[in-house]
Amino acid sequence: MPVYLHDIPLETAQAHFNKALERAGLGGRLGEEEVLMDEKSIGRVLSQPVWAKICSPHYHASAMDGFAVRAEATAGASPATPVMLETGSQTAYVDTGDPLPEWANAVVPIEQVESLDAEDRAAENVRDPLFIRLRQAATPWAHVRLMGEDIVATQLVLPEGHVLRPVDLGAIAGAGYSAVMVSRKPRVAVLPTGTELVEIGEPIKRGDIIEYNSVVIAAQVTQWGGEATRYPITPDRFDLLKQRVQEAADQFDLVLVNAGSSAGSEDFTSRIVEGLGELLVHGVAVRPGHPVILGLIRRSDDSRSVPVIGIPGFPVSAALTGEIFVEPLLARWLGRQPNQPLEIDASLTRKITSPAGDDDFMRVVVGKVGERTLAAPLSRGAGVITSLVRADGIALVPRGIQGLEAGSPVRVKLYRHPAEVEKTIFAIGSHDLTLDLLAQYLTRYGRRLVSANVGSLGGLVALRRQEAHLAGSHLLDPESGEYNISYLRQYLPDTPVRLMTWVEREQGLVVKRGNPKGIQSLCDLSRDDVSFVNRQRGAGTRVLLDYHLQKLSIDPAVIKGYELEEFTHLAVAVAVASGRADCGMAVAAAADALELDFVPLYPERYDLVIPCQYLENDLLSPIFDLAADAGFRTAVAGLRGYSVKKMGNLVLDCSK
Ligand SMILES: Nc1nc2c(c(=O)[nH]1)N[C@H]1C(S)=C(S)[C@@H](COP(=O)(O)OP(=O)(O)OC[C@H]3O[C@@H](n4cnc5c(N)ncnc54)[C@H](O)[C@@H]3O)O[C@H]1N2
Ligand code: MOO
Repeated sequence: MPVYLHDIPLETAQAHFNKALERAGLGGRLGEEEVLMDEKSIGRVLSQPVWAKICSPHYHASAMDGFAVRAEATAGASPATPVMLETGSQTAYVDTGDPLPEWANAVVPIEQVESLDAEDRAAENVRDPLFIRLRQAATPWAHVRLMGEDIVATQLVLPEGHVLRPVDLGAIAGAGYSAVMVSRKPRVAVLPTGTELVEIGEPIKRGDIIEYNSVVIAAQVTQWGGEATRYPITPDRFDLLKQRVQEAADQFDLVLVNAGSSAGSEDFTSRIVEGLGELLVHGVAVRPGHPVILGLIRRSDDSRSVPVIGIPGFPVSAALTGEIFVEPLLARWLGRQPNQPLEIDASLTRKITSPAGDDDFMRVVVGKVGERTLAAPLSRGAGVITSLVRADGIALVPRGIQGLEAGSPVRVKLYRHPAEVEKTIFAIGSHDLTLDLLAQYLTRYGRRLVSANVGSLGGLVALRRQEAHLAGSHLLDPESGEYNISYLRQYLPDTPVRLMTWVEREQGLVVKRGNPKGIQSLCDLSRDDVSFVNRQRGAGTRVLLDYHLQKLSIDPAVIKGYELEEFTHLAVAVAVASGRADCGMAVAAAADALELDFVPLYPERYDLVIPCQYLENDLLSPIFDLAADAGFRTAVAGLRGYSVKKMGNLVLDCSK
């Protein structure tokens, strides 16, 4: 019984699919082929065990340049009682790797040999004196690589199902093979569909979508050991898509149809699968990726069935569907174990909600702050492919859980090596564009900067909760006109910190191109015809705005849009660009990013706050190096509205 967009649990869907594959005779390896033992066989999966045909070495071999001897003949040799051996009858010169003469059972390295007549025979072959003198006895089989030292004929070199790595190729060749049997690569067709799609590199207009899912999916298939073929974009035409799906099924082992999986008017995939064969599943209780389609269709010649997977359109959904359904299927067909990412326990940095009915695949960045491993949730949007690019791993929030509190334990399947997690610097607080530049420069030091924007106050709170190594902050104290210090006393009274000036930057009003409303100062915000977009409470920019409004005696209540809050400089600029507001306060670079105009108003200081406990190791030291680095400073100073004159000044250093 097919199930129509009625989400069933993941395990049920997988079991249903696997059973159908077994029934169709597609539950195991698809076939095998012979590959030569060269570098092109890397990553292939052995379809048969490799038993050694020969020993390696296949003869007793000298492990040193020197003289082959019989150990017995050297007995008693000492500095005071040297032993003399005659070349030819009692000793023979050998190079490393040479076979040992039949009669020999040890090698004396050349360094330990005195050649008696070397001087006389200097013009001839010095390596081959008539006599040698030894002042040390040789032990039997010293400096000899015995036959079979590495591999003994008949031993198991590698088991079936093993994925070939560079060193394996050497061992297999050494065991006497010039070719081995490996699983045939599953042939996978990837069909991108959608009238709105345009090929990569084509010009785009509003409504067009750059078609890149097929590239991601084909690359996944390649990485997992399959052979991918990308079809051209199929527009939303039922008959054409149906014809192509059938055509693909006739030639390939697996057909992946991307998008058209949900319930929209042009979402044909499930009907096509139903028409050409058997629709097994439509809808799995996972987020993102729930409208997955699993089916089996017949080849035109009725020779066999071919699985079809309808992969949801949103890029994150598409990539995760690949990991959840395509990777294990390819593993089965290749006869290897499915990928088993390393898992670690971490503590969630903030509260999240989760759809109770679904297994929720939450993308997280992972870092170690102090003794704790933290997982910070990234964007949940199924269209945000950069969330997967930035993700260090996936924390699964299982069905039945509606949310998790900050501090909850989560288990993270890692995309990265744990050593990289140790080199991750967590920055939480006010965002500044130079943090991206810093992240770029820090890669040279083997560090990774992960930053989250929660505003200056939010950053101080995160430091208090020991959830970040540093926070960017630009909180102006209206009373003293000083930055950050009074806030540190209030929010981190017991934490010694280093307060280092990072940049000075210009804050001002982002306005539309050409400044059509002639906005010049904060006074214009009280105009009837001017609308504003604000920053959230706790943001340094908000504090700065309120400070100056008060100085100018402007009542926030008269500002249209004062209550409209955004969380970043760029979000403010987006609001202006999209016409939701005429202006908003931000840094100049945010205006530049969206080709808007900028009215500079106030310079301000932006500092980094670093609790001193994180200065105990060298994780953060590259930041201080960069603050003094001419190249980095020039790059920052090149951004509009930025000054590095005070960069690196220590306002506070580990005093309360
Ligand atoms: N009424 C309902 N609407 C939607 C549902 C639902 O259950 N009921 N599910 C939503 C979810 S969740 C997903 S996921 C999407 C899946 O829809 P489709 O598989 O039909 O995909 P499209 O609508 O064609 O595309 C969605 C979106 O994905 C991007 N996209 C698509 N193809 C590509 C490509 N080849 N390369 C890059 N990006 C692609 C694009 O942004 C599309 O707008 O349905 C929801 N709606
Ligand atoms: O299933 Mo959709 O993929 O949640 O975004």
